[in-house]
Amino acid sequence: MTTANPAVCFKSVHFSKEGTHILRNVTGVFPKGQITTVVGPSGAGKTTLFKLCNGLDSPNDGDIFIHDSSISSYNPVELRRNVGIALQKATMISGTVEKNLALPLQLQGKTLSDERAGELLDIAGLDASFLDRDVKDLSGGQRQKLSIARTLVNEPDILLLDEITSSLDSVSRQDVEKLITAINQDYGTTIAWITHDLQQALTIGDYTWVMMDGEVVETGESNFLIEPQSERVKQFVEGEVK
Ligand SMILES: Nc1ncnc2c1ncn2[C@@H]1O[C@H](COP(=O)(O)OP(=O)(O)OP(=O)(O)O)[C@@H](O)[C@H]1O
Repeated sequence: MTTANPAVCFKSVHFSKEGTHILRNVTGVFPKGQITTVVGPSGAGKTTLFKLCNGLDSPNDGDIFIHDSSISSYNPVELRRNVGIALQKATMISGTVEKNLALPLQLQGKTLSDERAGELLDIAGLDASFLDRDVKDLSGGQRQKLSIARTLVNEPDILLLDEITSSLDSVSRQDVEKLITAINQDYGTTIAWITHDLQQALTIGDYTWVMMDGEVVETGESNFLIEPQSERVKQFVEGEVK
């Protein structure tokens, strides 16, 4: 495992909103080509961290480097082409799977070929026959796979996943875990994955961040979760901090 040449590097990042400090002095990396899992109690600032990487918000102080270039040097379209984000509640527009899949390109004035649409569904583990289905008829797991396929339309080399399996049953969860692992291995995509499931953080992650109260408390190869150095992280892992 190497943390040199990271895909994403945070340097002393501060972020506050409406007078509240949400992120304080966040420094750390998402190693290139690895899966980083991000855990921590509710309200720790995990989602906010991802929003900063995707340009949905900007740091008040410090900087974020995406492939060694400051995030401020990317224009929004370029940034979203590099950094894809999938959320727990995938937002869909009413209509077919194909219409939803084509959305990221449509927003750039481009079209998605049927062939490419079929390929993307195939990567996400959905049959091409799903293209004509109405999204309202999809199961939770199928919807999440479509959301991941849609994120892949731009072929991002960094993929941010925010609690994408927390509302799924265990079979669908395992399916999505396999899918993400395959995307990481087949395309070398750097993954950062927020999860509340510590077991998932440990088994899926190569590298892990523990965040609390807007700070990064401990980072390292994921198996540090078995025996954390920090007393606060120990308490969190043992379930004493919710
Ligand atoms: N737009 C906002 N204005 C003010 N406070 C905000 C805003 N967005 C988030 N916060 C606050 O920032 C803190 C961090 O929120 P965030 O959603 O990043 O945490 P989280 O670790 O992802 O939590 P969870 O695990 O519950 O999703 C919370 O206290 C939240 O209330």
